[in-house]
Amino acid sequence: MLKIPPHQVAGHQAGNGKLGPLVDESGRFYKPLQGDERGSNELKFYTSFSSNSRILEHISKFFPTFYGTQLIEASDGSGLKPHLVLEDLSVGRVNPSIVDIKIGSRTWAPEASEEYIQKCLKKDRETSSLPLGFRLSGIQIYGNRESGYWKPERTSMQNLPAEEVKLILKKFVSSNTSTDMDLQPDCAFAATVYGGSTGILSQLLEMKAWFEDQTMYHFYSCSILIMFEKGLALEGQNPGGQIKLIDFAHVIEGRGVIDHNFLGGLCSLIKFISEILTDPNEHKSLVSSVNGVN
Ligand SMILES: O=P(O)(O)O[C@@H]1[C@@H](OP(=O)(O)O)[C@H](OP(=O)(O)O)[C@H](O)[C@H](OP(=O)(O)O)[C@H]1OP(=O)(O)O
Ligand SMILES: Nc1ncnc2c1ncn2[C@@H]1O[C@H](COP(=O)(O)OP(=O)(O)O)[C@@H](O)[C@H]1O
Repeated sequence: MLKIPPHQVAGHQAGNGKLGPLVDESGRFYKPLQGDERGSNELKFYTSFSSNSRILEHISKFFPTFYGTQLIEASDGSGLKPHLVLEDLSVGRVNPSIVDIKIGSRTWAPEASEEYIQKCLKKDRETSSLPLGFRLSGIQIYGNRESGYWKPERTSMQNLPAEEVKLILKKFVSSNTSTDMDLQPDCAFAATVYGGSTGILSQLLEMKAWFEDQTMYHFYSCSILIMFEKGLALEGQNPGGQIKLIDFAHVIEGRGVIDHNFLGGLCSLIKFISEILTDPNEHKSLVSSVNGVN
């Protein structure tokens, strides 16, 4: 039985007669192949990447497992359509907090059409992509059983200045419920989610080490998904913080050149997460010192 993914935070979404991804109970995520070159390009990437003997396990773990393509009933009622069959990254998670971060100050590949480049350029300029090297594409933060999720309107997250982006990344790891998200974030879970030898920062650094070296692919318009279970963090258990790379519709061959665009955005994101870990109460201490408390 196929259904609409319960934890999708960005991208094209199924429902209301629209074409979007579906999931099944066995842990597979079916992403419709977009009819134009985006679909064929993403399929080309997954086919190349999954058979690339130079990709070792410590890197392939950052990508959804690829199970080929399959004809399934499309969510928009248009009949049987080819879909990429991928690992469902939210499988096994009960109430995941998830953020989709589109990496790179430039989201278009050089071979894109002039019209597409202009559309992306406009978005990159109007959002935090250009100044920060990434934009928050979509987010859901679990509050608790009573309040459910905080899922702000996507466009409101995309053009935030640096300080606001940091605030959202703090809220992401705070104990606030979804109804008190406008309160100062307490960063209660920053150390357990972002920190530690297996936490988000350390995973991002492992990914960065690969990007400093790999010249096989250029990942335009790709996203890093960051996920964890706040419910577990609230119970003092390991919240299972994980990063994954998704959306390869605009990946091109690297031809021996470092992917500076992705690397730059990744370094910028790493700086944000590091600063939150080093000084989670930065804002509070600033306010207290202005008020003469410190
Ligand atoms: O349709 P829109 O305006 O929401 O734009 C889509 C983007 O949404 P966002 O900028 O986050 O609002 C969307 O971004 P996300 O994947 O949601 O981050 C894609 O950039 C998508 O383009 P493509 O399918 O990758 O070529 C974009 O779709 P297309 O317009 O290129 O079909
Ligand atoms: N393999 C996956 N497993 C679970 N959720 C996924 C997976 N791939 C994507 N998603 C969810 O779907 C959203 C959109 O995915 P994406 O590949 O970017 O689609 P689009 O090409 O429509 O932008 C992501 O933000 C994420 O929430």
